[in-house]
Amino acid sequence: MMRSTDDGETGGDDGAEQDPILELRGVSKSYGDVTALSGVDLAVVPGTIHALVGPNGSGKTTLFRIALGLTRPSSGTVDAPPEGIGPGFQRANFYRDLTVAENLDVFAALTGADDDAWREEICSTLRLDRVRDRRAGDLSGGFAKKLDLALSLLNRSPVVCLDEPMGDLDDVSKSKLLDLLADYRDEGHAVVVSTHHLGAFEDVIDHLTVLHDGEILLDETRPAIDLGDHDSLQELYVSRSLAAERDTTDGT
Ligand SMILES: Nc1ncnc2c1ncn2[C@@H]1O[C@H](COP(=O)(O)OP(=O)(O)OP(=O)(O)O)[C@@H](O)[C@H]1O
Repeated sequence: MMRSTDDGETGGDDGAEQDPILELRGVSKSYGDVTALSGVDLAVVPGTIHALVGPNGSGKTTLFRIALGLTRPSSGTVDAPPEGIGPGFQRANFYRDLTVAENLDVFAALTGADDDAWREEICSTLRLDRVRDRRAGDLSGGFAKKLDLALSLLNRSPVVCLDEPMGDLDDVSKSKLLDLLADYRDEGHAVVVSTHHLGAFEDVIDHLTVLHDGEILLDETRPAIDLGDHDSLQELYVSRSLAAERDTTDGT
């Protein structure tokens, strides 16, 4: 297990510039009069944990859905790996009438996931083995989230996009999940997390993208991120977002 260190060093590769595994260029999306995204460029590099944050309604879910191919952008392009992206949904997504084990079997068959040792590791890390025969629709909120996470990681996609992965997880599970994601990153995969709990990911983040009103407000890689007077990425994000909000209000 290796998490980022305080100075931003990661356990990934030697830091050499790599080609993105997932890239959005000039992506915009409108729903009628509502502009959800406007000219967004995003490059996700292998071997990184890439955090995507922004206030409610800033466009995070729309961006995820476009990256996953679930929503068509109004304009712009998406380059995603041919193997696909491991999708982790804000609200857990699986077959409610199947058991946990059956869901894992079905998703493994659908995605060609055949690494039983990895499956065991995910299930024991997330303590899913204790509910393996439970109907998925009867799971508690936290275990439902864990099953969704397990399914998104199961086939070891080169990039996983996890929408609010900490949702409903207890503190022990959060810590274990962070270690699992850091290991996944250190093996060379890319992990994109959209979250309202940036502080929980502070130690493992390699790249921070902040959205505001559908536009990129900040997009930087550690260790180059300039915290200025702030003690944490969380503080930097809140301060930048508040400033952007003031600018928007003053301008109207
Ligand atoms: N299907 C839709 N139809 C109409 N408007 C939509 C649709 N999906 C999203 N929007 C609008 O697009 C904007 C961005 O929404 P989105 O869900 O992407 O934001 P978000 O950053 O994920 O928000 P939250 O943090 O609250 O989950 C919002 O104004 C939202 O109301």
